[in-house]
Amino acid sequence: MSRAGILLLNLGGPERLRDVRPFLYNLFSDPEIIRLRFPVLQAPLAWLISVLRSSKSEKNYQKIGGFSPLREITESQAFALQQALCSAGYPIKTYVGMRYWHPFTEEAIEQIKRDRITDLVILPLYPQFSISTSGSSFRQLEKIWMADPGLQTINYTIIPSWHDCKDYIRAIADLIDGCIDQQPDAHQAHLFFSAHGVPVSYVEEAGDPYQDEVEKCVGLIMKALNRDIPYTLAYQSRVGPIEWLKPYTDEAIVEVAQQGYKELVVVPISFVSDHIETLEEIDIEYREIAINAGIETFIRVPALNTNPDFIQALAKLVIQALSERPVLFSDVCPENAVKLYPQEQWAWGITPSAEVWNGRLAMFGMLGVLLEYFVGSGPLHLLGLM
Ligand SMILES: C=CC1=C(C)c2cc3[nH]c(cc4nc(cc5[nH]c(cc1n2)c(C)c5CCC(=O)O)C(CCC(=O)O)=C4C)c(C)c3C=C
Ligand SMILES: [Fe+2]
Repeated sequence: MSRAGILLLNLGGPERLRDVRPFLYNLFSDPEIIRLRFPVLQAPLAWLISVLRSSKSEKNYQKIGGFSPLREITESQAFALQQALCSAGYPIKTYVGMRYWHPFTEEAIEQIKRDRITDLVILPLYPQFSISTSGSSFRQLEKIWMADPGLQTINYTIIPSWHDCKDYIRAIADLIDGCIDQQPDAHQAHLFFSAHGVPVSYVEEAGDPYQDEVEKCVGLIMKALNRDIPYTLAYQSRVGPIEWLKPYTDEAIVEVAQQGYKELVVVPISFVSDHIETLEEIDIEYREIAINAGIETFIRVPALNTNPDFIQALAKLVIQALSERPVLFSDVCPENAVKLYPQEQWAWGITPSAEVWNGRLAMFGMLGVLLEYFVGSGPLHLLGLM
């Protein structure tokens, strides 16, 4: 007898303040989040960043009640999707697998095995594909799949990205429409799309299609809205000193205010649920920046959460995926879709490979100097040079 299931993938978030540090450690341990040339440095660096960042993050989680609502919202979405599919004649069980906190993807997979699911649809709750989100979850799932003979009998299919799904676009356009109409003077309003950023190198060096998909998604929403309203797309939540996708949300808000707009309607475009990036970063931090810059009305479009039109859109995506040719890990995993690191093939001259080796030698040299300085012995002593 066949039994169908849906695995909803999301990021996960701390459920108590004391989860913040281990949650950050899990996040920064992911090689798709910090892309290092030396994997041995991943764990120490993740530990260091999680220790350094945790007090700032904890303060932000404290402002939204001391926890992330992502688990509760994702589980409600899963329940609503199961009900919508059941009403449409598809008795399919839903499962939630988070990348960095409970319920972890491994826990969901164990339950899927216990329930003897035979056909599985894998649906990331990120409309746009990024190496750092859906890509990371697919890669982790592929590893789990390859290591477990018990999973080989399950027929699975993946929905890699759905940024252009007609019903999703309609659901979000309707929410935006409602918010624009609430503005005191709808003709004065400026629509401000804020997407989670990624480092520029993801797009320019690794071929992440994220920026392209976000831009296409915004274009489709503007078409569906069919309103003559000016808009801006900017990127939020950057972390660390490297360059991220621009314009940055905080700077772009000030520019829009300087252009004379007084009413801002902010759309969180890469999230389908409320969490720290909507409830704290947009609702508190960006609102303050906007008001200080002269914006008089700041409205944030609600996240889709369990919006019935959105749940119907997901249900349609699942039904369609079940009837189409399966999409496999080999079709979507980052190794196959995007470039990871320069090819390990030696060639003379100023080549990527030579630059990698140059970097490696410099790193080992620096480690040697640090050892000599802090421990008093090291390679220079070994070579009898000190
Ligand atoms: C489209 C969605 C997301 C992308 C792309 C993304 C990339 C990305 N994120 C970080 C670092 C952090 N993200 C954090 C929280 C967080 N990120 C997303 C989504 C995307 N991230 C969500 C939904 C959440 C919220 C989880 C919750 O608790 O509710 C955090 C932790 C919060 C904080 O300390 O600010 C970090 C750190 C990087 C480095 C990255 C791309 C490389
Ligand atoms: Fe993030």
